[in-house]
Amino acid sequence: MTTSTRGAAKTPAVLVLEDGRVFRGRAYGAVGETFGEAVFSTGMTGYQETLTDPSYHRQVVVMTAPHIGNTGVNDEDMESKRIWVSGYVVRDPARVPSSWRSRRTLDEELAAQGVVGISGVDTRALTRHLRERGAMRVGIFSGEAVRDDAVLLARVQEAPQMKGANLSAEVATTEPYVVPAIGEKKFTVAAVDLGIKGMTPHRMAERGIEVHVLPATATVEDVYAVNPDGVFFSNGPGDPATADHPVSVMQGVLERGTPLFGICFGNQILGRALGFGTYKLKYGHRGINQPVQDRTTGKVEVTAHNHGFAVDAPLDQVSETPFGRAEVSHVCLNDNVVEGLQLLDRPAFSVQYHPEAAAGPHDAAYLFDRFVSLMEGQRA
Ligand SMILES: NC(=O)CC[C@H](N)C(=O)O
Repeated sequence: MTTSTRGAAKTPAVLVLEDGRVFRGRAYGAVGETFGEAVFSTGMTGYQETLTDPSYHRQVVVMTAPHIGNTGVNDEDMESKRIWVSGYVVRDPARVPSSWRSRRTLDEELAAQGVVGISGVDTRALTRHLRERGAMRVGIFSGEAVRDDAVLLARVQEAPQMKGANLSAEVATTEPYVVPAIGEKKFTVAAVDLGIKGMTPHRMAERGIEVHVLPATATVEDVYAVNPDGVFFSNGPGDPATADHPVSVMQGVLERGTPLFGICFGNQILGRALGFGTYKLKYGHRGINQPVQDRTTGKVEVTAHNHGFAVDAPLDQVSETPFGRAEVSHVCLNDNVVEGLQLLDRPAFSVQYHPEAAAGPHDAAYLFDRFVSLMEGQRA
């Protein structure tokens, strides 16, 4: 529910966590109420890409960077057609955006898209709370939605959990579409959209790949109908434990031995397709400064992350799976979480983070080249 945004800067707002902790602030964006899973992102830039990343569906994002909105909103950096976060929490929003690309303020954009936010919150204290207690449900209430804290708390405790949520179908395309290769076309890739970010097909197109983006409901037959040289499984929201359909489609692709690449949710699906479990991290990895080691080269890369779940696979041994030997190819140096998987007997690999780097460092761009090499290898 949202109402007018006029005078929002002075409108009181309150953020209520499911464990009863309350933060008071002012309305930011739309005025009304919203619920979701409270998570924090440590990215100092790239708020526009964060807001429009479909993987954030049903999450209330807390920004640790204190100044948000400084460069306004442009028409180029969107990762999808709309903002997906269910709520937005900032400390000190920019009053006047400054960028030659800016078309409107972030406050206006949030309001226009009906996204309820809150500003004036001590986001460092909130982040420390989430880090100690773990990601949890939250509500933001502003204007007339502000009521007695106990009443609001009861509503937050009724909101749906992220664990067990099956959300890809709510964000993915319902119709297939094609992203043409830039320059000479060298390969065709079928990309299963579980909540894909726009930069991902673009990074493939830059490498001469024609990308056929397919709905999350695509079958193995739909995938092979485009006669692909490779198959890609995208990022996406929700709990990978619910993604039974994409897991079975991926198993069909692994059986045929077509080159396969997965990002984020796609990595969790590869984990499940191989027989590994997935689990919920205490508070997840979100931001653009996460150190990851590529164990195949020993190199460390600084990478963009947005994940709340992870694959449970043994770090220091090769595993026997129904599709041959598999190993953990990448690991997060902060906490040893599995950040990548690769098969040793088939052309398939995936990473838990975001080599498309929108926003973020480009250290991991080589992974798209690895996918191209797998497709070249299959042709040779
Ligand atoms: N960006 C993603 O693909 C996220 C995957 C999954 N929803 C998670 O939170 O871990």
